[in-house]
This record gives sequence, structure tokens and C-alpha cells, in this order.
Amino acid sequence: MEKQPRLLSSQLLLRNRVFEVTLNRTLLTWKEIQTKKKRVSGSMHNTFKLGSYCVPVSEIVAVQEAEVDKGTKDEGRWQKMSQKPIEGYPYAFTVSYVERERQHRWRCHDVTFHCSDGSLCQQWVQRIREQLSLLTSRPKHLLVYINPYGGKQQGKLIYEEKVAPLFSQASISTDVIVTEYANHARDHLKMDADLKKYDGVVCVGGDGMFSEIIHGLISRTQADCGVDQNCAEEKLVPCRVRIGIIPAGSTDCICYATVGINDPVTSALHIIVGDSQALDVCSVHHNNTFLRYSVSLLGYGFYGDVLKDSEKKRWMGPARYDVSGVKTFLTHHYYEGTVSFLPATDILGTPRDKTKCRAGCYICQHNGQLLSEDAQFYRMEDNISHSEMGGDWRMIRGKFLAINAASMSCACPRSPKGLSPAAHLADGTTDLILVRKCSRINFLRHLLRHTTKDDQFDLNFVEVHRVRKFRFMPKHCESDLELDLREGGAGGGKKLLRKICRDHPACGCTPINSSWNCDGEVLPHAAIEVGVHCQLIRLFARGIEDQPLFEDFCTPTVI
Ligand SMILES: Nc1ncnc2c1ncn2[C@@H]1O[C@H](COP(=O)(O)OP(=O)(O)OP(=O)(O)O)[C@@H](O)[C@H]1O
Repeated sequence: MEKQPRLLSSQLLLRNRVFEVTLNRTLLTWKEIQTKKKRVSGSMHNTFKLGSYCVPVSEIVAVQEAEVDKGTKDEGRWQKMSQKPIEGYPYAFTVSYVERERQHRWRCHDVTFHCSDGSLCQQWVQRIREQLSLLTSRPKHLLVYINPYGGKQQGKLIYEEKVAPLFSQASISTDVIVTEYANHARDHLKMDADLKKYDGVVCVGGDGMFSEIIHGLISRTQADCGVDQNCAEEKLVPCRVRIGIIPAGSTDCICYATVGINDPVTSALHIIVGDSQALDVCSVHHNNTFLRYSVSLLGYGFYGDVLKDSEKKRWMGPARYDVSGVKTFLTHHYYEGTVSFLPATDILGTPRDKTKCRAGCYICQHNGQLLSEDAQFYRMEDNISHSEMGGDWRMIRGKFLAINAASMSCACPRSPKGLSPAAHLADGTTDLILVRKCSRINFLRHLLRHTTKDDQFDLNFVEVHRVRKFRFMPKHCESDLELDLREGGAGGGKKLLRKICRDHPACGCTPINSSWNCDGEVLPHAAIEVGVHCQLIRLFARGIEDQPLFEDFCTPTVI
């Protein structure tokens, strides 16, 4: 690695020991050059071993001159940082930086260096601030929506106590809107928000709130760019503004999948350091009418039925998902219909390989790049229509217990592996999982495999395809003509019977139909057309980081 030139280097005091502190463009390092003879043994959290430590500049939250022993000023957080004077070192500055803890949790830690000279102290603060100001990906002004009723109704408190102080420490200004009704945030983003003013939009709530934000932001972007959302073939324009999620809901799956934990402070720090994680978005249409966007799970059959039933049991709280899950499992309904899909060919990765989507995912980068090159090529070849752009559609007709499209792994604390463990956040595809009619015991085997090491797709009634688009037509929606053709023109008798059954559902032989669960919302139509829009939005996240093998939780990186 190329050695960076030093911007500043001094001998400073830290916990009564002398350190050589050095700043270059990418790192702040401190190396002990003298140890005290007598060391007081302390707890794990305040023991400093002899050695060198470093913090990437990109993970410094703020730097501030520390007050030395005045203890009089009442300026919130900084009062806590007032330091005992050390003879010969009357000045001090504090660097706040990101420290990694267990299970992808981030915390903001402080280190205070003492200087003998006031101008040297100011020089350090200024130099570090200069370097921070060069980090252009950091947001300066954010629009924050808080759902006061999400989860345990703690959204406002979580924001005020855990997030706002960090934003102000990092000099991020905010406009905060506490929502007053469902879809308040969506409609405000769609019509009223002056998006040019902001570097990002933050939602404080659960997955439902996040869904509102993406609907508002994507619709607004398309409207501003003259793109018709109702046309399923349209190429949507990516959103400029990044989205941050402060988890405060009962389901925080998107946060879990993009950060690795649903923890408000961790998410706030990812926003502050200006992380950026692209995310694919599926558009869902019915008869060339836009229905909804989805980023995680589209599920017909089992997951649609669980959602529909659980909506009736809201009073039970989160336990409703378990109750409805058991009930739906016992009901064991299957649904007939036709699934057609456009497989994603020439890409890296398959739904059954062992690669997991992680921070800096090579598969997402590679496949995203491939798609944008393809799009450029087809734009040049004007006479090729969008629908001709790639590959052959495949069609599967059958009886299904579940049809799921997972655009991300859908891992969450309840199902750490997720519905499709190798699905990617931003590779331009969704994993289409078809679970055919099978016995209850077999279906249970499949479901249980979501929680064990066994491959949930390695069963003869389950198949999985990585696709760019798919359509579903339930049997009860197929036209009489299509059915006649399939049944070899079986004549007017069957047609008449079908009509009677449709018009008089009480006759009991009406085919049962399910609904689509679209990221936790029930869709009003079963016949849908879905297309994946590669990297349409960006989050203040970096994907799940690989955990180091030997974690040192109490100190910055030891070098
Ligand atoms: N002020 C409000 N009053 C009522 N509903 C609201 C308000 N603000 C947002 N909502 C709606 O509340 C729903 C649930 O919000 P959120 O996702 O934040 O919490 P949640 O507890 O995870 O919800 P759920 O368990 O239903 O997914 C969202 O669909 C959102 O549209």
C-alpha cells in the first residue's frame, strides 16, 4: 500500500502516557513511546496496552477542543468531556470515532489527547476538521420523518435521545417531521418536500415506514423526470437522495439486511460517516397499472395468507405472526396458476451458491456494471425494444403452496439465514422460489430448513430461479379462452359451470385464491407483473461487514 504523507505529527499525552500521534489523509494513528512505571490495572474498557492504534479518518465522527478542568460551562455533552489538568499539558482535544462491537454494533468512542501548547491543540483540531470536510459523501442536511406509532411507540424518544445528539455532534442539521397519519411521509416526499435542500432522508420507524419513504422518493423522482410509473416496461430513474433507517418498528428487516443489526446508534453512525449501499427495487404492476414497489419479499400463498390473517389480529402485537403462521400452516392451502419468468443469464452468482452478500459485494458490483453496459448498448441500438433486451421467458404451470420472490436474503433475528441466503442487495435480480403442492410434513421440512444449516432448496418440490422479471397469473384469473385452449376446447359445459361458480361463490367449488404479501402490505390483485430495477435507491449503509476473526472490542484497531 502506498504510504501517505504525514499531515501532522506530535508527541501528545493520553492517559498520562506519551504517544506519537500522526495524521495523514486516511488515518489517525497513535503509538506509545513511553510507558508509566506503575500502571493501575483497570477494567477491560479502560486498559490501554502498549502499542499502536489507528482510526480511519472516514470513521471519525467529530473533533473538539476539550475543556480542561473548568467544569463550569453547561454545554451538554462537552461538559462530560472536561478533563483534569495535567502538569505541563494544559490543553486537550477529543476525537470521537466509530468503534465496532459485537454483532455489527457500532458505538461512538472518545479519545482525548493533551497538549503542552494551545496553538498546537488548535492546529490538531483544525487539521482533522479539514480532512473531515474533504469527505464529500457525508451528509450535511437531512430530512427526518418520525413515526410516533411504530413498534413500541418509542420512535420520538429514540430519535431525541440516541440519534439527534450524534447528528449535532457531527454538525449535521436536520428538519424533523413527526408524522400525523399513515402515508404522511410518502405524500410529503411526493409533493411538498424541497428535496434539493437535503443530502438524505431519514425514517425513524419500521419496514412499513421505510416503504412509505421509498414510495414517496421513487414516485417523486419519476415524476420530476417525466417517467410514467404505470408502464411496466419503463426504465426508472435512480433516486439522488440517500435514505437512512433508524430502526424503531416491530419489523426492521431492511435495516437488519443492510447493516447487520437493528440498532439506532449503529444506524445513526452509518449515516454520519456517509455510507452508501445500493438497493434493487422491484416494481409490481397489474394490467399496466402500477401497484407497489418491493425491496425484500413478494410472497403469494403461504406468506400472503400469513399476512392477511395477521392483519386481523393486530391487537395481539408481534405474536400475531406466530399465531397466523401456525394457522396458515395447518390450513395447508395450495393455489393453481402460471408463473412465467425471465432468468438472469450471464451473471455471477446463483441462488444456491454459498456466497453471501456482504459489504463491498463483488457480485453486486459486477452484475450492476454488466447491466448498465447492456442498457447503454441497447440505447445505442434504437430499434431494439426494451422487452427484446434479453433472454427467453420460461413458463411453469402448477399447484403451489408458496411463490416467493426474495430480492434480498430476508434474514432477520427470527430467521438468521433468511428465505434466500445467497440473494444479493444490488445485483439486479430477485430469487424466485416455487414451493409446489406437497404434504404438510414436507412443507414443514422446507420451513424448518430456514433455521438450520441444510439447504432449503434441496427438496424435490422446491425450485429456485434467479430472475430479472416474472409474471404470475392465478388459474381463476385466466380467461376462458386460455383455459379452453388448454383443455382442448372441452366445450360449453365447463365454461358455463365456471361462470356459475364465479358468479355464485357460495356454491363452494370456487377456486381458493391467495394474496400477495408485498414487503408486509397486501396487494389488491393476484395477477401481477414484476420487474427488478437494479440499484434504484441508495441507503446510508454499507452492507453487512465480515466480522474479524479475533475481535478486540475495547480498543481502536491495534496495528
Ligand atoms: N402518524 C401515524 N399514524 C398512523 N400510522 C402511521 C403514522 N406514521 C406512519 N404510519 C404507518 O404506520 C405503519 C407501521 O409503521 P412502522 O413500519 O414504522 O412500524 P411497525 O411497528 O414496524 O409496523 P408493522 O409491524 O405494521 O410493520 C406504516 O405503514 C406507516 O405508513
